[in-house]
Amino acid sequence: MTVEFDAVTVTLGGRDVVRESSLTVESGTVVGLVGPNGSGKSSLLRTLYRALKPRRGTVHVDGRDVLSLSGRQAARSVAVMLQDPPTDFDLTVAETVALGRAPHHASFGRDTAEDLRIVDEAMLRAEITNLGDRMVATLSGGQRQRVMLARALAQESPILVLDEPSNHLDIAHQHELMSTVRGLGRTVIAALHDLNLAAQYCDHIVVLAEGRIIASGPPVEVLTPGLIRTTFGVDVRVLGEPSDPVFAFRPFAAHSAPEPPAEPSRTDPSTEGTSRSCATSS
Ligand SMILES: Nc1ncnc2c1ncn2[C@@H]1O[C@H](COP(=O)(O)OP(=O)(O)OP(=O)(O)O)[C@@H](O)[C@H]1O
Repeated sequence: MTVEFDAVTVTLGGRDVVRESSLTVESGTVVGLVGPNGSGKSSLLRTLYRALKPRRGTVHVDGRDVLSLSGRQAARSVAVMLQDPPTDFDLTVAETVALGRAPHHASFGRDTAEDLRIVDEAMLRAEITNLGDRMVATLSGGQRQRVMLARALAQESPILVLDEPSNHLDIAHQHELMSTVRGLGRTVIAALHDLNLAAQYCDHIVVLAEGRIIASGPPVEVLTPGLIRTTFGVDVRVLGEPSDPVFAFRPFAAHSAPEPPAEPSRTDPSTEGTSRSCATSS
């Protein structure tokens, strides 16, 4: 399923937090939205899953305005995994993942054997099979996030929205998650802070700054040291192959560190030792 944001403007608290943003996401591609805090990534994504209504512009899924879909149609088209999974679930892990099947049921419909198979498979993929009977509220942040991934997978919607999905995940599960969603063959739009994950797993990167899309294209073309410096305000060194870059970041402050103290006077016995040890280590 394709997704089309057309000149979307979102206004919150009297301010345009997304401005005239247009983006077409081809079916089956993995798109990473990156940008500094507050640049509008979540707000843009929220227009896709109808948590926000654009003040201007439209969002289409396979040619249909998302605002024209019924709740059930929308949930069958778009599944969402949010950056801070709720903690107030009074449900077990298995029950929570099974909620992903709700859009496929008639009202008050019961889970079929096929639903249960899909739920089991989603839990297996998210590596939470062993947590099935645990109450969600008792889980760690990362475990809860994996439950939300499983629920989104069980929903089997052709479009998957991930809002900072690796927030609470350890490094292995961050890669596991991105590799899992990449392998689904679905259309994925993910807001990501980790530029290395974005470069490694996304087909296409979209950079937002102050509510505007300022760059869009394949990772190697978009995530250049110059763009990273100006957009994120950090220095970056690119390691690895140009076609498979790994970024090492440093704050600008590293270059503007205060000058080292002046060489202490040799006649001052209280500082003589300090001076020597500095000289040795430099
Ligand atoms: N309910 C709200 N009322 C007013 N302003 C809001 C509201 N929600 C978000 N904002 C503002 O909208 C701007 C964009 O926020 P958004 O969450 O979309 O950014 P983001 O790029 O996802 O940020 P982050 O990387 O920190 O998650 C921010 O300046 C934020 O303070």
